[in-house]
Amino acid sequence: MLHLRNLSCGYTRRPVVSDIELGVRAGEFVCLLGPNGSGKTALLKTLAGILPPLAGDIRLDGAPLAHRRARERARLLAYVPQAHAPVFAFSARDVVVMGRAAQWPVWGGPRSADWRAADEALALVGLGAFAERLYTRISGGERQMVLIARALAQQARYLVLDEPASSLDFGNQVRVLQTLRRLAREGIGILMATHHPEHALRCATRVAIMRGGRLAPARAPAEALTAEALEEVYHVPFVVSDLPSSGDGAASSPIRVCAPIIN
Ligand SMILES: Nc1ncnc2c1ncn2[C@@H]1O[C@H](COP(=O)(O)OP(=O)(O)OP(=O)(O)O)[C@@H](O)[C@H]1O
Repeated sequence: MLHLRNLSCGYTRRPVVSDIELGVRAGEFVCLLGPNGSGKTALLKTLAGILPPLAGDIRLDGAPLAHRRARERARLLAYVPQAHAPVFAFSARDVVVMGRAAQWPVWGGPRSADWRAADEALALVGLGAFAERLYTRISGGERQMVLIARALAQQARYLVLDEPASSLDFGNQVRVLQTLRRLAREGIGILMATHHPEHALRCATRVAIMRGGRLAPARAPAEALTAEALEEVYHVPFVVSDLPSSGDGAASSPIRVCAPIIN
């Protein structure tokens, strides 16, 4: 379990979000929603070890994350950043294999098992043909897919993703969400920030909403994502409705959809 207790996060010594209480269990898919600037990235960067916690603690399977060595942390938790400015002209495959750095020998580079994992991860996000393309010469959406592949190659037990679908076309959004859902079913714990309530309705086991410097307790998607709640968060009118399921059989449940009302 990834357990955040009384956690405060921020970029300076002043917290942008305080007193966070959240648990993400193995196999859970928790979506984090909130308006621009509410502190979602600050929280995820704190989990990734990029920002220090300003108060409280982060525990993984009962032990404080801060007490674990970098290599051990990398085996436990992988992070997909929101945006990544490329610096060096590595190939996509090189970038993905770097996700395996915690598995390399201390004094060595990637071994054949690491390259195999990198190739599998690239194939999983449909980027097999991009392996040798330079990371500096692919589109923003393709780079985002490479970063997702890098995190998948890491084969960590928890995945923390910052708006992974923000630059992706509709098909890739769905493919990435399907992959994440499958990973959650296989026992990976997922915490994903998103600006798409629709994605949270489709994928999340629980939804937590951040705003005003606080994180509301995570709840079931249908409870957290009502029209009233969405209107309160985004200050625009929403409609939330149930469509009959397209699946067969009496057991198939309706599909809940939500959309902003644009006049
Ligand atoms: N590098 C920084 N230094 C200082 N303050 C920052 C920095 N980056 C962001 N902030 C501020 O911290 C607050 C939280 O920003 P953060 O990026 O964590 O929010 P967010 O919920 O992820 O936003 P978005 O949905 O726009 O990505 C905002 O007020 C923002 O202006």
